[in-house]
Order: sequence, then structure tokens, then C-alpha cells
Amino acid sequence: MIRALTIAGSDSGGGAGIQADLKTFQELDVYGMSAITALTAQNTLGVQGVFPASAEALRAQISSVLDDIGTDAVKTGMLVDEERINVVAEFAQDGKLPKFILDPVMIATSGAELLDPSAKEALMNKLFPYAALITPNIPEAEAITGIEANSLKSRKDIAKTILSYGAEAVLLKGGHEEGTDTITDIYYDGAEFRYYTVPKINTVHTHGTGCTYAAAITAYSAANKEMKDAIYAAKCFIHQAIMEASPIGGGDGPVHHAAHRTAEKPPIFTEVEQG
Ligand SMILES: Nc1ncnc2c1ncn2[C@@H]1O[C@H](COP(=O)(O)OP(=O)(O)OP(=O)(O)O)[C@@H](O)[C@H]1O
Ligand SMILES: Cc1ncc(COP(=O)(O)O)c(N)n1
Repeated sequence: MIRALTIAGSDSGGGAGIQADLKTFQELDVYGMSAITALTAQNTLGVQGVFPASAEALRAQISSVLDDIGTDAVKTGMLVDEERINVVAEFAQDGKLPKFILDPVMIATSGAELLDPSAKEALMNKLFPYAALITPNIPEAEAITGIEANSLKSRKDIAKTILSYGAEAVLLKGGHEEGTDTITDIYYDGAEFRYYTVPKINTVHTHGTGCTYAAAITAYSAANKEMKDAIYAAKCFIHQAIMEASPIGGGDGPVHHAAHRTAEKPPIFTEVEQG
């Protein structure tokens, strides 16, 4: 059985965070495990409360899972603050986080703060160097680098800057791009840029897209797909999940994690450029 561990926050509404990750792992036939960084009281309208797990509780969860079951890949999502980042960094420094997919979650779609802004440097300095892939969305990438993502050139500069912190690769997600008919995610690994372009789906039901996408990349990496192939397969999975997202609740509904079972394969245009 292929195994994957997610270290992230719990979304009581079931659309993002740990819940999205475990649903995605299950859909992709990967045995899912979790270490919870915080409970959030959350629904499709927003985040009503955040209740961090103690550093001790977080460390104990990760140790319990790794000491007995082990894992083939690890994903991180909401890490709350520097204290919890330090716990994850202990495991990273000990070489215990294989195929580490780091989703630098900072602010929820609804606007809620999921990472203390003063913890940004710790995330970059203590965890980025251990990541196989970092998956920022546009606002996160701008906050990390201080570069405005207003052109292709600036996006490529952002990818290069993030990679310079020591990760193996970066995937700059384009979901927040405005005024376009297509969305492009940009991959960079120091040797090449790879552009994954899809038609934009006209929907507000995108709660959990970032978590689900990174979880699918983690699942495919755990199953030994090369990173670029894992991203392509995950892109297909997330696109189908957004296409069939449901208007559950009164706000921005969650993506449909089981959509890949029945939905048609989306057109994904891939372009490669030496970098
Ligand atoms: N309207 C859309 N149509 C097609 N693909 C989309 C759409 N919105 C997001 N995506 C895709 O979903 C994935 C997640 O991208 P996004 O930039 O929204 O991440 P995120 O902001 O971290 O997600 P979240 O909404 O969970 O915070 C990317 O592959 C992106 O291209
Ligand atoms: C626990 C948790 N983790 C991550 C997100 C980000 O997801 P989104 O931006 O889709 O709200 C979230 N809302 N909640």
C-alpha cells in the first residue's frame, strides 16, 4: 500500500485542509495519514475560529505515524505560526520527510489568516530548503518574494526567486489570475519552465482547490511518478474536481473530490521552455 502523510489544519466544513487531503489520497488509492496543526471552525462562508494544536501534540502525531507506519510522501498545508513550523522543521532536518510537497498556505479564499505573517521568514528559511516542490498561489508568491506577478517575466522571476531558497522545484498556480479565459500554472526546476494551461472554469465553487491539487501531487509522487508527470496527473484531477464542484452551503462551495471517476479528461496544454 502506498502511503502519504498530510500535516495541515482541519476544516470542519470538509472542503479544504486535512479533510480535502485525505479525500484526495483515498480517491487516488493511497493510504492517508494526518497530523493536525490546528482545528478551524469553518464553512463555505468563512473561518469562524482557529484553535492551534500544541507543539507537543503536533510532534507526537508526526512521530506516531512515522515511527510505526512510515510514509512515501509528505504534504504540508496550514502551519499556523513559527512554533509549529519549528516542529515540522525538526523532522525535515532529520531527513524524515520524503518527497515533501510544501503548500505555503497563508490566507484562505475567504480572507482568513491561516499563517501568522511574522512566520513567513521561518517558513522560507527553515522549510523551503527541504521541499521537493513548493506550490504558492499568486498572492502567496507575491508575499514571499515581494515581486508583483503582473507579467510572464515577473512570474518567471518569482519562480526563480522561490527556487533560490533551496527547494527542488516550484509550481506557481494561476487560479487567481483575472481577466483571462485560460489559467496557466508555471513549473520551474532550475533547468526548465513548464507551462500547464487549461480553459478557465466559470465558478465560485473553488474552496479547497489548492489543498486538493497539492494532495493529488503528493499522492502521485508517493506512487513514484516523476514530479512533472505527477503535476500533469494532479492537474487533470483538480480540473475535474472544479468542473463538478457543488453549491454546498451558502458561500463558495467545495470542489468534488470524486469527479475524476466519471468526468471527461480536460484539455491540458503543456509547453516546455529551457530556463
Ligand atoms: N476557475 C478555475 N478554472 C480552472 N482551473 C482553476 C480555476 N481556479 C483554480 N484553478 C486551478 O486550481 C489549482 C489551484 O489554484 P489556485 O491558484 O486557486 O490555488 P489556491 O489559491 O491555493 O487555492 P485555494 O482556492 O484553495 O486557496 C490550480 O491548478 C489552478 O490552475
Ligand atoms: C484548514 C485549512 N487549510 C487550508 C485552507 C485554504 O483553502 P481555501 O483557500 O480554498 O480556503 C483552508 N481554508 N483551511
